[in-house]
Amino acid sequence: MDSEAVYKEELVIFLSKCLSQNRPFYAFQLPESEEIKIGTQKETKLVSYQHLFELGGKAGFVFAPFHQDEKHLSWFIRSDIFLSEKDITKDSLQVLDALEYNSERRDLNSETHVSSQEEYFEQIKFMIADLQQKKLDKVILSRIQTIDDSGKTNAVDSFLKLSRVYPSAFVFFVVIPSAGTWIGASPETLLIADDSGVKTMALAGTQSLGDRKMEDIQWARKEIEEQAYVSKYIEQILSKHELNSFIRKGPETVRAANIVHLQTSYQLSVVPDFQKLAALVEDLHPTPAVCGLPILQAQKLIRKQENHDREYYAGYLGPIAANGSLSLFVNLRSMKVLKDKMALFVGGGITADSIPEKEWEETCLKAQTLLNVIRK
Ligand SMILES: C=C(O[C@H]1C=CC=C(C(=O)O)[C@@H]1O)C(=O)O
Repeated sequence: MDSEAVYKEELVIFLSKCLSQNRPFYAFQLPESEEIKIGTQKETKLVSYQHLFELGGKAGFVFAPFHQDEKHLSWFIRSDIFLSEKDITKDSLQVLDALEYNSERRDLNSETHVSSQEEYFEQIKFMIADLQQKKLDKVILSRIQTIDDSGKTNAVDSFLKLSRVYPSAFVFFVVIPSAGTWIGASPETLLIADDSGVKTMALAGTQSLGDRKMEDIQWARKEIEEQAYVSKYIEQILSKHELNSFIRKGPETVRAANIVHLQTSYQLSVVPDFQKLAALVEDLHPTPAVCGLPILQAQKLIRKQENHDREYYAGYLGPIAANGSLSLFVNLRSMKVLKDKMALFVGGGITADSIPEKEWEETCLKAQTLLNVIRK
């Protein structure tokens, strides 16, 4: 067995132990890093936060819902133990064994609303009518697709497979007993900030890559306009925070697994303090890639039309450091592990020109990002 395989084996044991101890923990792989990091708190009681700035000076992992309310709190897992996969040894496993077992019930509630195709078409038609009347420019309609999983899909295995297959995504595995077990491979950066500056992006438009080359991808007017709304919005937010001096790259075609998106990336060389970054995060979330524009009208329409609870799908998550650095991503291409199934959350941007059948297909493609890997 080579040394890498040894580390991997201990990584699997570490993650499996966290899971069996019902311990709040997180594991992630940053885009292009090819290195898994894991963190957990010694005490099992977690703190929730109302506003991100409350976490200034702390190191840990944030997990925020699409819409924060009494049912869905924004959670923070402190990094009392924080390890890179290469540093996990037998000793790390013993440290875990010495910690208390968490008797808090894990949210494995299997009651999720799965939309039928008919229901989804009805919802889209209603949305298109509002979009054509120019009540709003864009709205995201999402749905849940479940796959039966009576022990066939192991959560640890799914996460590790995703981390290997999608090195350019933010691959995550988060267990918070009251919020559930979430696994995903997100293509969307909400905000990354470190000593070198700040990065964010405007992401929209989806097509299957198929066997085409990236340079052969063409975008229709609907997608170009949809992505332009998102860029305009991100620039307005940056300007509101007096972050006007940025390098803009794109819109360009980027790959996310089996699909491609249109993306404009923004890079700033300033390093705002954590309080300012926290305020920026709260303005960026929810992005028009998961909610719509204008935000308030889109939120209202989503509440009216969607029959499921988005919970933490379309929320944000990621590590924050005590020095104020953070790497936050949008909770997309993700699934919640339920008692005997996995609930995959998928959505897409609807505009006045949307064709319901094509939008349905797009959500199926997005579900394939996960299915292609976990079903293997
Ligand atoms: C809402 C999702 O994707 C968003 C991100 C990129 C492209 C999207 C689109 O083309 O509609 C969505 O806005 C999802 O994957 O559930």
